[in-house]
Amino acid sequence: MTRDLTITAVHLTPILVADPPLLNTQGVHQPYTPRLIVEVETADGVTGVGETYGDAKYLELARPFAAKLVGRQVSDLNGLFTLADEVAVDSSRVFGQVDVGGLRGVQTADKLRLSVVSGFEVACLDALGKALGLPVHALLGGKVRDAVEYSAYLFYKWADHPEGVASEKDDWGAAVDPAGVVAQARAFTERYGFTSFKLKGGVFPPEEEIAAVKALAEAFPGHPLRLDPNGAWSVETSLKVAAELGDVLEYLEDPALGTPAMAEVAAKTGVPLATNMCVTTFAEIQEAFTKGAVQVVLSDHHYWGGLRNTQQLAAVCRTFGVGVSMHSNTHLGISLAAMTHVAATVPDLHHACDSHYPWQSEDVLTERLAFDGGKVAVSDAPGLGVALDRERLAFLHRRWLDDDGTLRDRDDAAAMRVADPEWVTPSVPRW
Ligand SMILES: O=C([O-])C(=O)C[C@H](O)[C@@H](O)C(=O)[O-]
Ligand SMILES: [Mg+2]
Repeated sequence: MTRDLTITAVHLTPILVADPPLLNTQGVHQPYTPRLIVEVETADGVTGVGETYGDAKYLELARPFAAKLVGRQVSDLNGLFTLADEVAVDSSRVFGQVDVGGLRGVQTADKLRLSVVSGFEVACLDALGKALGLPVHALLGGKVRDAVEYSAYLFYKWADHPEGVASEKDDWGAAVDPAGVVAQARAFTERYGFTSFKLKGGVFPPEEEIAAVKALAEAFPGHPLRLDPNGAWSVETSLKVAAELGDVLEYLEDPALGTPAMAEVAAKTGVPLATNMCVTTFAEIQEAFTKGAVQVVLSDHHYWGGLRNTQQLAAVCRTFGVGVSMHSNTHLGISLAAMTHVAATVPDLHHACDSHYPWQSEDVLTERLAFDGGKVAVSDAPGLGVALDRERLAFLHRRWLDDDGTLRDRDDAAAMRVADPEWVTPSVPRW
């Protein structure tokens, strides 16, 4: 039977999803965070879904991209990059922007464009898989494991968003000291079975975060532990932390900001360094690998440009003897499904991936993905194996429509200023 894989319609739905008051070095998460849900429809009536960052600058690129996609084949995945180049030329206003810093590494125009491509790539793979009756992992060459391991992503956290801020209540409570972090880790193991732990650092002075990791090591002896201050430390502080925690850390994630500083740290410690900040594009690989700055690259399939680019990154890492795993950002089930499919195809995945998903109480799926023993089972259903809940999607889109614009761009520093009007994004290194 021949199929008509021509894309006949593309729908973009920006949404705001509830996010707890998670702390990081820049501030605190807003009560709602923007995401973009992408749907592509084929002439045969098959629909594929994708998800990516939903801030205004991504939307500005996604809209002309979506318009150009109609009439193309859902199987033309390489063509998505050519199309992105065309949109880049048309949207030079947005592409002219380069914003240094931030928790996603340097926000280059290239990375914005690739993050947009990823949402469409995943939607096209989902539609193609459904049309062919094949799971996404099969379209990527086939799974090499049946379940993908994730780590618990621990955050320092307030019990509530600041007073007067409309938000959804969560049941995690506060975690602002070692006892709170250990209690949060226990809740993660009880609810989801995670066996490895990542603590988001850069929030409190390093001694307090060292104490929290030591408390975790005592509570969970032998379990893999990571600490990630998002580049908040000087080289000297990074080395001090590495010396204190060397015995218990699986790796230290982005202790210092940028490849030269990471290389300096790496040269003087045996603790492996991981990054989702200094190697975030193919162009950044050569310098970092040549200087031995990182031992593990954490892909975010969104800003690497999708699932096939993530496989290419894994191949480059393998060539250079550098480990690969995945980090995440606030995301929903479509992205978790996409991460799980691609992670299932990467042969040498030796570190549990990390996911924010347990922090997201809301989703756009009829059925949430489940962690069992800290793992997500790799779906063999056609496409991603997920189904959109249209009512939920409409509800979360309504929230985006009703927002006066303040939450449509994630701004952790602005959210922190609600609690502390004097707050400014700390300069790095902070300690
Ligand atoms: O591993 C990381 O660097 C992240 O997960 C970045 C995120 O933005 C995280 O810091 C957060 O959600 O606050
Ligand atoms: Mg990180």
